[in-house]
Formats: sequence, structure tokens, C-alpha cells
Amino acid sequence: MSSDEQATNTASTETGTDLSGTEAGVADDSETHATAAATTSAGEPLVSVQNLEKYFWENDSLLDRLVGEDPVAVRAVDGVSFDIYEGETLGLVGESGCGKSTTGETLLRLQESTGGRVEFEGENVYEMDSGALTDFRQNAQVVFQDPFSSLDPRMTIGDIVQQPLDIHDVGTTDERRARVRDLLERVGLSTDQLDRYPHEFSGGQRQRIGIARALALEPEFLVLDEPTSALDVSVQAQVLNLLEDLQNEFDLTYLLISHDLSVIRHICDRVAVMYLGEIVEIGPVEELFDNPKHPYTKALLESVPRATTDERERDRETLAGDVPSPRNPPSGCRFRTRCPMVIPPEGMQIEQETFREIMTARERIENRDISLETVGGDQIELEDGSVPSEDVPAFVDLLHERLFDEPLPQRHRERVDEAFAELADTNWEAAESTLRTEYETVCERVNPGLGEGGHPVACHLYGEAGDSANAADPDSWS
Ligand SMILES: Nc1ncnc2c1ncn2[C@@H]1O[C@H](COP(=O)(O)OP(=O)(O)OP(=O)(O)O)[C@@H](O)[C@H]1O
Repeated sequence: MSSDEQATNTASTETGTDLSGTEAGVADDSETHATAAATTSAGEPLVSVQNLEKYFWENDSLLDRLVGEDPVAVRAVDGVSFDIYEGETLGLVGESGCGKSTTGETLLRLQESTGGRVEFEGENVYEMDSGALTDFRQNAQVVFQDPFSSLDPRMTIGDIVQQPLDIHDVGTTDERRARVRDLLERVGLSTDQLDRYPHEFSGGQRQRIGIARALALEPEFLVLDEPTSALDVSVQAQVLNLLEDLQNEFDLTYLLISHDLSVIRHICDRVAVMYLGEIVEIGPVEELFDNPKHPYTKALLESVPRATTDERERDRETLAGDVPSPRNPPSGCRFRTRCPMVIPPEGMQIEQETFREIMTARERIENRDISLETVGGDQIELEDGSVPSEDVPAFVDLLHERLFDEPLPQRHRERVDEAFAELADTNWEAAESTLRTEYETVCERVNPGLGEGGHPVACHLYGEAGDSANAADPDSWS
């Protein structure tokens, strides 16, 4: 932190909390959050997001059509529903690219949706006339991640904070100036700095300027899109504390977008977990951290760095692989291609690791992502692209070695051999079908849907109410 910032940050350092202490550092806030969640969840929501959908279209230009390219939908937000109650902070968490920012921008109507509905105080924001839309734009503001690029470098900070008041023609010039001074002080900056430019400020101070600008029109609701990710850890805690103070003072409601679970835990009342365009779990913050249900939420929590040596040493189920493309999301449960708890077909006894390896082999066959030539190497010479019949057993063995860490149990070995022999004959469809018939899982057939209740989860391991009473026993698959 710069000395400049130290001098002006007294308001928030009084309540400063070190986020780097993760769990220990944030635990004190939990009671306040739990109470807030309980009290704010009553009554009508301030913001209600219903089946929100935002698809971007690629290959959709005239030129693409002339050269015969088919348009491809990028399903950035794909049927997302949640409510935000007055005075609460709802966190939206998930890995990069899962659709958090697009959700925030679409619900503010900074981007048009391609489906679904968003209600603000009961009114559909996509059907507002221009008067209602102007009111909505005053009432619902955004703070972006990057305080460096979101402030115009040619404007003084006084003008930056005043700009929304000018645009909406609020008050007289003197009143606007007075409000700007008041806002700057409120966010911990000095009014002596009014005529200075953004580059003269540190990252934390610039984010304070962004927050002051967002508050200029006295909004009720703020979308905070990764408001602290560009800042040093010590400054992050101060900015979060400032946001909490401002929330209490001005009765604000927040949607906080973050990939950082320690930030979420520090400030949120409830959390929605997003994966590949969908919400997979939503619940009160403490409950979700103490009793995560979705395997994705569990994996996210497991991948948070731990403070103590003991915790660091314990086994972690980290998230394997990358998020699949939203251009072609997996069928059924979108997390199934990375899930460590995929449900095997009914009655099948199989180790989860073995089942996962067979699923990966299936995916590669379905994607035609195996080269017979490479598998055969120097040992097998293909004839017309196929493996000669006398070499099929050797080919099957080589493919087993490539795709499986351990030899398969006999029963599975026989079925997989059958598929690999079909593959040797370049009969991809038959190989696909042989394995699908035996190993298809409910996780790939059916999208589980989020369900209802206070802590719903979109996972076949749980019943509709999100409780695990009806679920198959996950322990038996590890
Ligand atoms: N204008 C666009 N055109 C095409 N695809 C887009 C566009 N904007 C976003 N996407 C895609 O939509 C998906 C969701 O992006 P989004 O930025 O909402 O995710 P995010 O969770 O906020 O990630 P990050 O934290 O990295 O910003 C990504 O795959 C992204 O590449």
C-alpha cells in the first residue's frame, strides 16, 4: 500500500481484516452473515432472475454464411435462476469462463438477454419503457474489476465521480460538487484530491473512486464484478470492509461476483455456485462452506489454499482438467466430465477411478480422438486404415496400456476389449454403442436441475429437496 493510501484509508483500516488468513481471518463475520441471510430471505426479492439465458453467436456474419459456416452458440449463461433479497449480499462464484460476468451484465441489461426474465422490484427489466429504464439504470449500478481501465485517464476524479450526476441531470452544479466531495470522503479519499487524475492513485484508491462513482446516483443495488481481484491482498480486505460499511450505511443490496472463495466468505450472506453457464448449488454462506453438496463446490473448496500445515498436507481432490467449452457443453450434468463422483449404471460394482477411465475412453472414441496408427506404432502396420485381424489382440493390449493406469477387472476388460476390437476394424459407431450400452450413466442422460428449498443442489446424488437421504452412497465408489 502506498503511503498516500495509508493516509486516506483510516476509515476502513479500523475494521481491517487480513484476507490472507483465509478461514481464521474471516470467521468472525460469519454470525453477522448468517443472521443477515435469515432476515433478508423473507419477503419479496429485490432482484429476481428467472431462467436467464445469454447465448453469443459465432460464425454468424454474412461472410461466414457465404462460405458455408454454421453459426455456433456460445452458451455463456444457460437457464440461470436466483433471487437477491433487499440488504443481502449474494455471491456468484465459479472458475474463469463459467459465465459470472455475463450473468451480471445481462441482469443489469448492459447486454441484452437471449431468454428468460429479470425482475427488479417486481418489474421485468427487459420490458421497461424508457422512463422506467432510466430509473433502473440509476438504481442498479456496477463496479468493475479493473480500476485501471474503468476510469477515464483524461478526467479528474472529481469529474469522474460527478459524471453520472451530470448525465442524469441531478441537482445544481453546487449540489453536484458537494455530493462528489461527500462521496469521496465517504469512500476514504480526501477532497484535496478532487482535481487529480486516476494515474496519480494506487489500485485500492482507484477502486474507491470507482465505488464512489457507482454510488453517485444513490442506487439500491450494486453488481460488484471481481471488485478486489486486481488488488494486493492487504488492500483487498480494506476495500471489502469499505463495501460492507457502505452497505450498512446506504441499505445497499449486492451481487458479488468472484472466483475467490475467501472473498465470498468474507462478505456474502448467500452463495450461488456457477459451472459452465448453470447454477449448480445455492445456499447460505456458512452452510455452503461447512456442508457443500455438489462435487464441484467441494472441489472448489478443496482447491483453496489452507492456512495451516495440517490442512495443507491433507489429501485434496483438486479439479482435474479444464472447463469444457460452452460451445458444446456435455450432455446431462455438465460437470460429469470432471466429476469424481459420477454415478455408475444401476447395480454395477465398479471403482470410481476405473469408471472414470472408461468414461474418458468413451469420450475419446465419441470424439474420434484416437489414432489407430499411433496406437499401433512400429508394431502394427495398418491395412486400408484398419488393424489386420491377426494383430487385433496386440492392438487391444496397446490401447489398454494407453488408456488405463491399472489392468481392468476381468468383467470390464471383456466388454472394453469387444469395443476396442470394433475400433481396430474402424467401426467407431459399434465401439461407441458397445460401451454406451454397458456404461451409460444417469449423469450424462439427464440434466439434474437445481430444485427448490433453502440450499438446493443440481446433482443426481441428491433428492429433489437437495437432501442426500435418497442419494446413492457416494462412499462406495471411492
Ligand atoms: N462477446 C462474447 N462473444 C463470444 N463469447 C463470449 C463473449 N463474452 C463472453 N463470452 C464467452 O462466454 C463465456 C462466459 O464468459 P464470462 O466472462 O461471463 O465468464 P466469467 O465466469 O465471468 O469468467 P472471467 O472470470 O474469466 O471473466 C466464456 O466462455 C467466454 O469466452
